[in-house]
Amino acid sequence: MAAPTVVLLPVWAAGHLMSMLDAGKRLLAQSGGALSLTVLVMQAPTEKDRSEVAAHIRREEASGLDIHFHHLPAVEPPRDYVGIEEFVSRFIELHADHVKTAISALTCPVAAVVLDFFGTTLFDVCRELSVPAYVYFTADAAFYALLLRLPALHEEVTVEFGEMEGMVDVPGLPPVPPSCLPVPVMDKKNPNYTWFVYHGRRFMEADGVIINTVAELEQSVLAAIADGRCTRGIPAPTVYPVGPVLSLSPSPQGAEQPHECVRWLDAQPPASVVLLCFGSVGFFTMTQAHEVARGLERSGHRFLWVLRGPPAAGTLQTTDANLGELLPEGFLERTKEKGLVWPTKAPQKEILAHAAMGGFVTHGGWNSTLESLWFGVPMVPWPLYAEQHLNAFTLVEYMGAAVAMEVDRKRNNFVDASELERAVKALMDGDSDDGRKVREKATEMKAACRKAVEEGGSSYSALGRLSEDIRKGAVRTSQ
Ligand SMILES: COc1cc(-c2[o+]c3cc(O)cc([O-])c3cc2O[C@@H]2O[C@H](CO)[C@H](O)[C@H](O)[C@H]2O)cc(OC)c1O
Ligand SMILES: O=c1ccn([C@@H]2O[C@H](COP(=O)(O)OP(=O)(O)O)[C@@H](O)[C@H]2O)c(=O)[nH]1
Repeated sequence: MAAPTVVLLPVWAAGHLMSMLDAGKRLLAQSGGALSLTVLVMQAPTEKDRSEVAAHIRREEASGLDIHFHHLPAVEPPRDYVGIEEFVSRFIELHADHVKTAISALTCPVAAVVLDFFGTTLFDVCRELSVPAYVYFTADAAFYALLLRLPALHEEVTVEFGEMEGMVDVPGLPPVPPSCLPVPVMDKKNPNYTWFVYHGRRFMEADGVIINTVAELEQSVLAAIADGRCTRGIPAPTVYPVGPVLSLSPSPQGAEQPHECVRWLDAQPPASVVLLCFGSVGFFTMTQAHEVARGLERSGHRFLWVLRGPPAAGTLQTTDANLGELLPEGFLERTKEKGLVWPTKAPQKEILAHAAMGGFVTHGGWNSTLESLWFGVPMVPWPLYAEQHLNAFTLVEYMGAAVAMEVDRKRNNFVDASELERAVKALMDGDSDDGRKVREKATEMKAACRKAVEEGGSSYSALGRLSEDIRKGAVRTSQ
């Protein structure tokens, strides 16, 4: 008989899709052939996303693992949405019937359904089919704790969070300044906020929540969740911290080897270069790019700056930057001995792994953060969107692996040249106390991350518990 299958329903965005697939593959390996994977693929809303998803699937299909991809019929995407959180949540909800039909048609027993954290509307389908439902949380436990706490916070804080007195209580974290809350939490009238409160409430229905974090990095937050302190004393679903889940597979075939950025790094002294890179969505205006250029030049440090241009209409993903338009006159010429500005997507993981890497100015997306910790690179967070302002707080105030930088949220997260210069010097100068502290912390966290995924480590063991719990729940859905 075919092995019971774990059904994954990933969101197409790279930071979500690859993370969930990699977690699924680890689960497969851990089960020693007792489980298989079925991935339900939603047709992504843009052509670019569709072709990226197709390329990922081709690579996975060539791997020979027991993974089956099932393409769901396309749905008409919502048109009247305000932001990505509303769009993704409603887009997934529109797939409910297709998901139900696809799962019902599976001929092998279904051990569990694993939903992206925007997909809690589909708990109803799982319940109708009597299939255990898990959530895969692609960000950290701190953000999960905040979402669990949000339905209660919504009642406790009667004004906008930006106008409240005092700090926000997220159990397990130091008091959180309201200015560090995720973007969708800052406007209670916005449907994106309503969706966050909704998901925060519905997480309580999960059979388990798999989080891409490491127990040793977020001990007190995980303890608070487990004790029901984020959920008014009501026990929250079991959490499985299985991270860091990183896609460390080699570069796709046909990619130039080694990449030009890596060849440039080969010529730099050890731990001398600061990387600046801002995820799939982060880009700068000319005014901001000029400030960054001035700040970097004045810092005197070597830099590798991945600078991206604004997204094409109707998409979120950045475009290649026009350096001639974005950068100040003469900047590239003046800094050619010390810096490289890269206008397209760069191989971030290979760069972070390089011995020349000394620090990382990052938007603080959770995948980038974990990659930086995995390679022991200390950070300066520059949050831009999504939950990144909370990640910045967590990294600086809770984990101590990053130097703080002042980001003006009221001016589209603007950072001026002098502040960037200060932060880069604090991170990179050999005699900086702040730099020494965050370097030590990043080295400690690198060791913790690596130990966690080894046999007997915390994430390895959590994956073992997850595999066992999932196998116990297998049910047959087909007639
Ligand atoms: C969670 O709320 C938001 C998520 C995103 C967002 O958008 C996005 C768009 C793409 O075209 C490709 C992506 O990969 C992508 C990813 C993405 O979410 C990121 O998820 C990561 C893992 O959870 C990580 O934590 C990052 O910080 C997220 O950015 C965008 C957004 O507003 C623009 C959100 O509010
Ligand atoms: O030029 C780039 C920009 C991003 N990334 C990768 O894209 C992912 C970004 O995920 P993250 O969660 O940090 O942010 P998101 O883009 O999802 O907001 C990470 O794996 C990065 O290594 C990359 O390889 N090159």
